[in-house]
Amino acid sequence: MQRKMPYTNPTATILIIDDDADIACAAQLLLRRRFGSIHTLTDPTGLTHLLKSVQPDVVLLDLNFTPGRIDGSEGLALLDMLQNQANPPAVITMTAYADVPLAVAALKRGATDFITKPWDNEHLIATIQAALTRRFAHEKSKQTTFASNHPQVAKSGLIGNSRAMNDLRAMLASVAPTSANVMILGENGVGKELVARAIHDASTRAGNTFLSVDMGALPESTLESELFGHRKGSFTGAQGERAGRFQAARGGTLFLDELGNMPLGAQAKLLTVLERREVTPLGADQPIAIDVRIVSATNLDEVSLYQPQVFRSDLLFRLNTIVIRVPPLRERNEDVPMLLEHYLHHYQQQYQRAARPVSVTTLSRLVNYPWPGNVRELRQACERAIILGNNTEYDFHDFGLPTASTNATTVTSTPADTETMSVDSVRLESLEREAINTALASAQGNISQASKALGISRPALYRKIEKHGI
Ligand SMILES: Nc1ncnc2c1ncn2[C@@H]1O[C@H](COP(=O)(O)OP(=O)(O)OP(=O)(O)O)[C@@H](O)[C@H]1O
Repeated sequence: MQRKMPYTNPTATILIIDDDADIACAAQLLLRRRFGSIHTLTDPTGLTHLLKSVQPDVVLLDLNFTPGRIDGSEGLALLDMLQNQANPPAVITMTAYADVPLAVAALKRGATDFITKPWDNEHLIATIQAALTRRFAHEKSKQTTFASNHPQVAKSGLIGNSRAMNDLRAMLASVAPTSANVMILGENGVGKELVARAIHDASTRAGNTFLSVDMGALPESTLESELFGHRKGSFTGAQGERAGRFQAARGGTLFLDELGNMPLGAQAKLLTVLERREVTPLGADQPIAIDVRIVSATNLDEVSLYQPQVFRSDLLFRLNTIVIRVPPLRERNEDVPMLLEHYLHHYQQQYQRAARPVSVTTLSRLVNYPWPGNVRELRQACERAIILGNNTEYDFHDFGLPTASTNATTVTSTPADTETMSVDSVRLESLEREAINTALASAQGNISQASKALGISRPALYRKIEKHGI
């Protein structure tokens, strides 16, 4: 049975840019009853002219136009042009399944999301809606505070006030109340499980169970019994009847963690369950209907995830109705002071230690440290600093972090560095500004070189330049 399409947005303007008129027309027909106005463009040279009269909220962008060109350079140039607009639209790139690396390159360059052709209608609409939510959240956040609008998500325990974290919260607030399956992507320790719990807590299922399953840790031989349950005597050792995780999470949320480690055979079984929305416990004659929302997570990068030998595309499309990407901490390092403050306070309480200040030099080194283990690494470093540090202020070495990789940024030392302070965002802002100016000056304005020297991504550097008005 076809599921009901949950989203509509009568005020949104969507632009579809694809040289294949059939594809542009198919997308237009699908979207016109759900979004305000839909425009198509089959010749990208007409974009500049079109943008004089049309202000799209979302652009669906093909990446190759000239026959024979497959490097995506034409689409990426259009992406740059769209981003240079005064009020840039969210851009969702459209690629063939085999071109996922290209789509990932576009994400790094500022695209909001991507879809593969041929698309799944429900997925396309949900992707556009998610992009709209994020875009409108930016405008709204200028007028009102987030917490007063979304108390459940504000309570999620997700610390950080960077643009990335605010976007994430806005997306959670809009996605959580729906029943859409969500896939969370991000490196180890970025907070994927925290995000999954926040989705559950802000959903209509919050009163029921949130059950987490580590898919990588379940051996294939016991996976069916663990997930779907078994009847007594259905295999050697099945001494009693056992409900599987799908049944245990009834009415609630099942969090499938480490999805990328799931063996292909197990993926086929999971697909059948999701398609039929029922499980048959081992040894049972009758299937049991299931009512769970699936939230999944993986630390695999998207290029690997889209490899058919790693993950079945049919299962992927069942799970990724909404994709949430949690950026690594090094790309939102303005969150570091707030996280430090939170976890230092947490462990001071736990170990009953007195509060101590963090020196400016230490703080700037911590902010510029690349945090390969993300927030989990920061949390553990805070615990070490509480246990090991015994000076009047926290010193960088107290955090037990490797020193060789901490010098991604050279922050100009000033006499003020010898002062101490509690974690003070105003001072931090000026240190950050100074570091960016220094990096830009030595890279002679070359953004790529400057971002490399600072150890952050190009989009992160652009955001910071915008923030500081540099
Ligand atoms: N934004 C955040 N604010 C506060 N704490 C956070 C945040 N993100 C992560 N953490 C903390 O960092 C630790 C790791 O988070 P979590 O387990 O959710 O990460 P993960 O991405 O699921 O990791 P993995 O991929 O290794 O399973 C947890 O202790 C969590 O509470």
